[in-house]
Amino acid sequence: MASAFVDALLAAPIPVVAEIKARASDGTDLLRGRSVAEIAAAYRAVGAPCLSVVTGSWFGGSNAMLEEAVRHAGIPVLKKDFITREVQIRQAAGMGAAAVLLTARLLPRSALCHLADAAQRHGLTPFIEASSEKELDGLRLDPGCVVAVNNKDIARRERDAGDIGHSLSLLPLAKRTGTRCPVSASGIGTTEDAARLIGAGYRGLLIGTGLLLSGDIAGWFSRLAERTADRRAMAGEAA
Ligand SMILES: O=P(O)(O)OC[C@@H](O)[C@@H](O)c1c[nH]c2ccccc12
Repeated sequence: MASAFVDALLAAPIPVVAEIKARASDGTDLLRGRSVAEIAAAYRAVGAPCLSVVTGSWFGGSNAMLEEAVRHAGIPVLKKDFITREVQIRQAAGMGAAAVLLTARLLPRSALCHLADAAQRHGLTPFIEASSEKELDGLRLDPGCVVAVNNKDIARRERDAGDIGHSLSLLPLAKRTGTRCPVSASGIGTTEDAARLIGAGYRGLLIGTGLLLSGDIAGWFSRLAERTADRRAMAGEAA
């Protein structure tokens, strides 16, 4: 099924879903006096193809933050919350979201597939987040679904540092779901890690804390652009 969210990521030179989140899991303030509109505009200006807004209250989020981002972004926005019922999908569509988070850890397989179908019926891209082999094994999805491998442990409320090795080892299983767009999410701080994940075959990276605390979003994006161009050049030479 068609997905503007997936198409935007696949077409982007720097395929980052840039996240707006009020607080880190340890309570650290991530907005630092900036408005959602300001951050959305900064992300868009550096070429982020899509945004994510954490609306869940664990991270100090709200639906008002999503609506503010949608008004100012002009690019597809993912609503990050713990969705368990179809009515929440309908509400997300009403708020102008382009994609919704579905967390494999929290949903029985049948409910996960049912909610993914429901999202697509409402014109939204299912952004299915998984964190283990068990959650991915045997999962078959429409190619228009995003499959995100979480580098942090959601059961620990994302309090661990995150390990990109997790994404690297689960990529083959993520691809086997049939998605056109495997994404690595959480705990990506350095442009070196980001370039490594893209080089390994990830078509998108979801990054919140690393960007929000970087102090220089434009610098971060241009360093990643340089690193991925170097990798492409090296791959070209090797071919
Ligand atoms: O800030 P980070 O480490 O870059 O992570 C972003 C995102 O993956 C994280 O916010 C997240 C992953 N799963 C979630 C579920 C709900 C809310 C938030 C999340």
